[in-house]
Amino acid sequence: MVARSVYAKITRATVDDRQGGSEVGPQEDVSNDNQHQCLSFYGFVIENANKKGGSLKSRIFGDKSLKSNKASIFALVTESTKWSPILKDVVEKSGILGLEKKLTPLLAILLTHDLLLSKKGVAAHADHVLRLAVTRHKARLNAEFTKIRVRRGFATVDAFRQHINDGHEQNDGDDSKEPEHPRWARINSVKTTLDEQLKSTFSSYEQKESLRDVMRAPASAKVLHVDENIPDLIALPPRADLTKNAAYQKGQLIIQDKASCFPAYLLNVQPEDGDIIDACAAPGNKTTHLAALVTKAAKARSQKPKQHIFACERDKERSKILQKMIETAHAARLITVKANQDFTRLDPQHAAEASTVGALLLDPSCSGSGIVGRDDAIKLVLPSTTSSSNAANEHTRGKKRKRSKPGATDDGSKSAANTTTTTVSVTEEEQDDPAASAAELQKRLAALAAFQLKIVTHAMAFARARKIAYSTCSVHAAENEHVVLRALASEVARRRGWRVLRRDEQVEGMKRWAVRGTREACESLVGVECGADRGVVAEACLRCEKGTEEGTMGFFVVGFVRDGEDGEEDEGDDEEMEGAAEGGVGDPEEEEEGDEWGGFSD
Ligand SMILES: C[S@@+](CC[C@H](N)C(=O)[O-])C[C@H]1O[C@@H](n2cnc3c(N)ncnc32)[C@H](O)[C@@H]1O
Repeated sequence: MVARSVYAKITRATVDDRQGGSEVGPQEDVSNDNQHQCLSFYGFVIENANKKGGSLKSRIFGDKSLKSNKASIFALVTESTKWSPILKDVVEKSGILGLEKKLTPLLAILLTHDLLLSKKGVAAHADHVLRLAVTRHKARLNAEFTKIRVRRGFATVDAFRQHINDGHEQNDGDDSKEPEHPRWARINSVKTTLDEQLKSTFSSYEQKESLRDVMRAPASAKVLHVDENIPDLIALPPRADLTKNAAYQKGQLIIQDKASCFPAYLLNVQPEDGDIIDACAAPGNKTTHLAALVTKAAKARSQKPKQHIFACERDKERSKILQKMIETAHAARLITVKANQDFTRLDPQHAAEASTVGALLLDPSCSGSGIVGRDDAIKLVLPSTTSSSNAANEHTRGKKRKRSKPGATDDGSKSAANTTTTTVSVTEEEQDDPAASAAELQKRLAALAAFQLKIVTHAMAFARARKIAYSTCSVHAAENEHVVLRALASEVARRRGWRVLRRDEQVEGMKRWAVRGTREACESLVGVECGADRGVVAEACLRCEKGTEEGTMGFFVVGFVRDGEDGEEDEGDDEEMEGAAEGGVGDPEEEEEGDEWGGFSD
């Protein structure tokens, strides 16, 4: 029933788009056929027909009505979009949009992709109306595709495929443009070591001194860079596909942005710190990083890890993802998932964990304004419906053209980007809405900041806590430096002696990181008496900027420490915290998936 309505939606859109015509397609076929649902769903999710927010991945994986294998659908959609700059030309030159009224530009791209490039062919019954709409033009489409391939200088389809997989078309083929985001992979020290991986998985890779060389390399290049700030982290070329890599599949490698590795490393947990709470844990990148750090340190002492990690996650579905990631990372022995657990409802004085936890990692929901368009973000290029259908003429004219260098376009330019193109960007995460007014943004940031402050002050109330790492993937001072200053000014911080972890006290890689909190941000918050030198606070904070040669997303992290006595809490604290929890300063992004999850990656 749902499949039928989804199909109806896209089919109706197909017709309405073109000429407001009547319903087409044998719906009874579709409701019985997952493949048809899959076919129709391509369009449904990419065009976001249901106007649901969130990334393409979250829309596909979050759609409960979808019966087909979601991973395959996601793979099919991304595969088609990689080819779309080429297929746009094929479709336009073949003229099929002028001949087949049931095809939209989007469907034409998806179906042509399957017809020409997918091993399994078009995912629909042999007599399905949409399948027929492309298969009857197979010879023409094939001929146009071959012409483009040969003109571009690719001797075989495989060579062309390699070029596409290297991401040249998605980068508009212009290598002089801004470098793309590298693929960061963390070596999971619960299972393996950097050395082992360099000698096995990456034995045929060339180690580059400069990250820059890796960031500009094609996806298939066997080059890597060992990071100088975060231990056991390597950078691979943008778009490098690790999903088929055996080490990745075995949980020995975890795809995680460099910036996202800062909090667990900055926390620098020592055996005497006792247990650890990850307060906002799903999908679990930082939780599993904590487990890796604890394991590595224990191995260095020739001991088994003694510390335990408690991973709180308020959301039910995300708790399941967290559990799965922990198992994949072989860290279940070290981590207890507190599923559906609102961290602010965990009693900081009397919960079972309160007596053993000395360190907390806080990575609450935020605006996500630092998130970069992923290298696997989808840029779908659609053909024009008004493009000439002179392809047939051109086809029969059989004009001979010179072969050109691999990667060149039909007109000899370097890419296909100079065409009249409709580009649909489908980013992996929700980010600040550029259309939102300044007032709307301020309101949203104020709500987020109140929630984040509540998380920090709640952590500061934990009986034996001595270390906290607080982070966001936001670029806004309101969620970053301002939360830090307000937290320092809070009653609990003052009473218990919390202060920032100064730069000179930080672990080596973090001390060396050059980009610190902004002084202006620290000085711009007036009327808050934090009892600390704001210059020192700014210097204690670490920021990562997106789109730079450092290859990170936008990120913020700070450490808090305290040196006072344990266990001097009075009952008043509990009441204060309870009051805060009930006062409605909840996570304003409750429905949002604005974090770094992308499968078992950052
Ligand atoms: C930014 S994400 C965390 C990403 C995670 N640290 C990682 O690196 O993989 C924030 C998470 O916190 C959860 N969350 C929000 N408020 C919470 C609360 N009060 N208690 C526990 N979890 C919460 C959200 O559901 C979301 O999964």
